[in-house]
Amino acid sequence: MRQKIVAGNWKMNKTLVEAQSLTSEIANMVEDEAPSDVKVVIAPPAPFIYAVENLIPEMGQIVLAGQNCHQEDAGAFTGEVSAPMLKSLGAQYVILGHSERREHFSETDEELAKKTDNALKNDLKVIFCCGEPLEIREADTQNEYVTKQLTNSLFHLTPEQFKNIVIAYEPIWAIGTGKTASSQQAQDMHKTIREHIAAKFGQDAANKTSILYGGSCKPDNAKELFSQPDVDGGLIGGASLKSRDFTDIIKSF
Ligand SMILES: O=C(CO)COP(=O)(O)O
Repeated sequence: MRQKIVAGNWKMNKTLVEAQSLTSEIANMVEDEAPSDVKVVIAPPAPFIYAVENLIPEMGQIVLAGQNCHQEDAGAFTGEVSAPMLKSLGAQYVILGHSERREHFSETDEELAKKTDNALKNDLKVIFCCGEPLEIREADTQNEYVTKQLTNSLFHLTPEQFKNIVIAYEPIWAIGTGKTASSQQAQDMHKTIREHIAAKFGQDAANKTSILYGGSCKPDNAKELFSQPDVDGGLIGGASLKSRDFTDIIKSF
């Protein structure tokens, strides 16, 4: 069985006090309401990870993630956050390759391959994002586009390393737009991604890889998305900033 995961990407939102309240609310609701077989990942802004870490139960269902890390362990990189730093704050995961990082910070597939190596070396699991812009979807070349992102950034890994990768498919045209992919569009792409992984790492590895959907995932569409055979959960943006909505999404399994 694949691990079901619902991850909240808070992006650049919240102040410290707001982040603490949201974490406490989520922790309480998850404890009371969430199915116990769903792993809940919270990715607050890096400055808040340490402060929210002691608000979640130890060894519990909720774990923390960074939203990005640098490809080097340390050095003269003003403003950057390293994988060892995230690890020391209590993070178990890091999100890499989000389309906002690719677009606004010009992150390339090659750079993301290095970031992935560094995150894994530092014992962080990677939620690796992929997804196509609207013009690629309109040209119906999304499968080639997304599989190339994965090949370029992840296919140098060993099968052992690949066990620590979670894929998040986030079509760019669905992020923050209110326009979600249909459950069929999500399923089709997730199946393509799984077949692509199987071709490189084998069917067993592909069967064990969690593939999350992201892009305007909300309480009212999560159930249908999560019921697709190759959709193993969600990477949630806007709706993860509201404890009720985020918990309702977790309960959609
Ligand atoms: O980018 C996302 C998660 O990483 C999705 O964002 P929204 O859920 O706000 O569309």
